Amino acid sequence: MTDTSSATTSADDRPAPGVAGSSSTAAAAVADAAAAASSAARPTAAGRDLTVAVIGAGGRMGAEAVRAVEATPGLRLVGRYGSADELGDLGGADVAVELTVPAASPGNVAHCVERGVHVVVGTTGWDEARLSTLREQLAAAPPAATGAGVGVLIAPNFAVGALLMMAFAAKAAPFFESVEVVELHHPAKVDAPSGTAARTAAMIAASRAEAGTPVPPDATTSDPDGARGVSVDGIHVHSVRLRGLTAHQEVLLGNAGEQLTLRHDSFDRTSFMPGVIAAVRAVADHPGLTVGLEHYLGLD
Ligand SMILES: NC(=O)c1ccc[n+]([C@@H]2O[C@H](COP(=O)([O-])OP(=O)(O)OC[C@H]3O[C@@H](n4cnc5c(N)ncnc54)[C@H](O)[C@@H]3O)[C@@H](O)[C@H]2O)c1
Ligand SMILES: O=C(O)C1=N[C@H](C(=O)O)CCC1
Repeated sequence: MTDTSSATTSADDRPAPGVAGSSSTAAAAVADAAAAASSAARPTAAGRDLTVAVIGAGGRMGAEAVRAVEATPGLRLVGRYGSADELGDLGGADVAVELTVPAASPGNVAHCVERGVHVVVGTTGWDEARLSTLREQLAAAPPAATGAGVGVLIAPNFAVGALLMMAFAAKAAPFFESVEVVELHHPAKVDAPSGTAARTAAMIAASRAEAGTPVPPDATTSDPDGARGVSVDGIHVHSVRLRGLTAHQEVLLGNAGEQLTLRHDSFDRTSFMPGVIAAVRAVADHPGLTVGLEHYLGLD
């Protein structure tokens, strides 16, 4: 199966040639964390390879995920699907990796869940209404081939540094009067704000609410064109689209006389692959819906 769609590529946006190898430090650390949190860091209970399908295989992330799965011992790629392809039985996959567009993702995930296929979702756009529908679909789903419930992971960001940056931001947020999020991405990105920024803002807002921290000070009374960005749960998020960038985020935290800046940079899509592989290995051990890879890695 091939992806016949026209994913925009440029020198900046094209997936890098490298493959996420299990030999890199990040890959090893994420794999170790996943192994500690999961009994599925081996192929399958039956001892055979875990079979994987990639949906959105012709896209920037999908192509990188195909390379990573093919390079990983214990995983076997059994299907690659693009926008023109019928998903069918997903080639008999145990796990599907879904990396498409926000408009297509819920339908693809529902298709997998209805067939008892576990899903690792990197696509953005999963707001509360979509998550709620997915929970209902999971409750009505048949068991997976292993007999346990189907697992779905919605992962706004697979990069271990991004997960840590988000956790640090949530931890720091109640200690500062002001906090704003700036996300910066390649210009071919179709959605704004980024899924990572939306989740970071939600985590920050939840952490401040729990601590009873007041809303950040802001004297703005006139902003007809949205210069202050969008408010996600009361936290301002600003989106930059710039040729040359991949995926970057800053969380700015301010008090009188001091500032803490937390910044994460994904310079290359290989940064996401250790997380994708860890998620593929662990998803069957986490029936139901999980939002955030940090819950598989013991970072929560
Ligand atoms: N979670 C993460 O760490 C992470 C990292 C990078 C990107 N993303 C997200 O992943 C998604 C994909 O990003 P990208 O840069 O690869 O985009 P892209 O545009 O390069 O690729 C998307 C691919 O999906 C295909 N597609 C569209 N509709 C489809 C359908 N119905 N069925 C199958 N395939 C379909 C397109 O043809 C395209 O090839 C975006 O939502 C992006 O924000 C997440
Ligand atoms: O390149 C993208 O598109 C990315 N999407 C995710 C998001 O929206 O947060 C993760 C970072 C890269």
